[in-house]
Amino acid sequence: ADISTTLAGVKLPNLLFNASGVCCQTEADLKLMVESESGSLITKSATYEQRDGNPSPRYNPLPGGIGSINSMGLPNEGYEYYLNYAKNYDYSSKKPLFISLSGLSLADNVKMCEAFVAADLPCVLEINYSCPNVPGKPQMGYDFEAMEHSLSVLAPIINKPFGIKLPPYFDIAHFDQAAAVFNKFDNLAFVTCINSVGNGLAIDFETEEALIKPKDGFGGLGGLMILNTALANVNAFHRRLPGKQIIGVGGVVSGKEAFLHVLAGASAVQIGTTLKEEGPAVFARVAKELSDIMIAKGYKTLEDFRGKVKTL
Ligand SMILES: CC(C)(C)CCc1c(C(=O)O)[nH]c(=O)[nH]c1=O
Repeated sequence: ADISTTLAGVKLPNLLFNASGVCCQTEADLKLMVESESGSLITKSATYEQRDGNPSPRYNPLPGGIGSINSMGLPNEGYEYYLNYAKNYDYSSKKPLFISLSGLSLADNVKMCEAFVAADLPCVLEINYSCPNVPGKPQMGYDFEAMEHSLSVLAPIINKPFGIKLPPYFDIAHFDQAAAVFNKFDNLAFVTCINSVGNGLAIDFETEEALIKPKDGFGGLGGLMILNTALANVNAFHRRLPGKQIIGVGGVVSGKEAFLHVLAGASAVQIGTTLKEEGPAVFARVAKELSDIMIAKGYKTLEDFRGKVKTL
């Protein structure tokens, strides 16, 4: 079956790629993504300066395949590394390149966006709004006023289709408020839902220890356990953002969850925890599983069922 898609005006040979943060920090990581059966690839969220990130252990899978917890602390090579990668990328290849930016301040995001715009490259920007805000205030994605102000500055600078990575929302009023902000920006072409579910705590029963070192063991949750929250966020914004697209991410362990993300409204699907645990071979597996599901159900393309979840 045809699992290709178009996102922000660029064609992806298939709808699957990595979630920013997984298999994408170094050129060696990104080479694995280019060589994989993914339809695209996105870089680790870049900050203005290089960052080592938090002390390890800072990522851990959870027992029983239910998911993962991480508090990486934005380790990355600094934005110029990814700008250079984007300058050298082979855009004649079938795979479009996405770049994630996560400035620690609006000023940093402005400087990074201006540098990418000046380079005038075909890559697509995804701004990470799970990025920190002023200390003591909630993350940007949960500060609607700050997020609107940030977008009012960045959207005109970027001046072409771009997207934003969002934390999960859990309140209908928040879906409404967030969508009201996003609908103000015509070149905000897509939203990527969801980032990890923030500040979970994983404890080892035997040792009675937290699984990760940073933040007293508090970290973002990913994997199968966040699937239903992810599907809700994908569908909530699919319903509320006419003319915009949704990238679905969260809980994709097989073709079945990728299918559900498209049914909820996703135009592309990213994989995080399962990619971290299984490696880049996951893309060939999930692509085949999704294609087989579509054939079994009589669907030829993603448009045949995108957003067509039935309510009772
Ligand atoms: C959580 C932040 C460090 C503020 C942003 C980077 C990030 C991280 C990270 O680098 O810890 N982990 C996630 O699951 N999602 C993210 O967006």
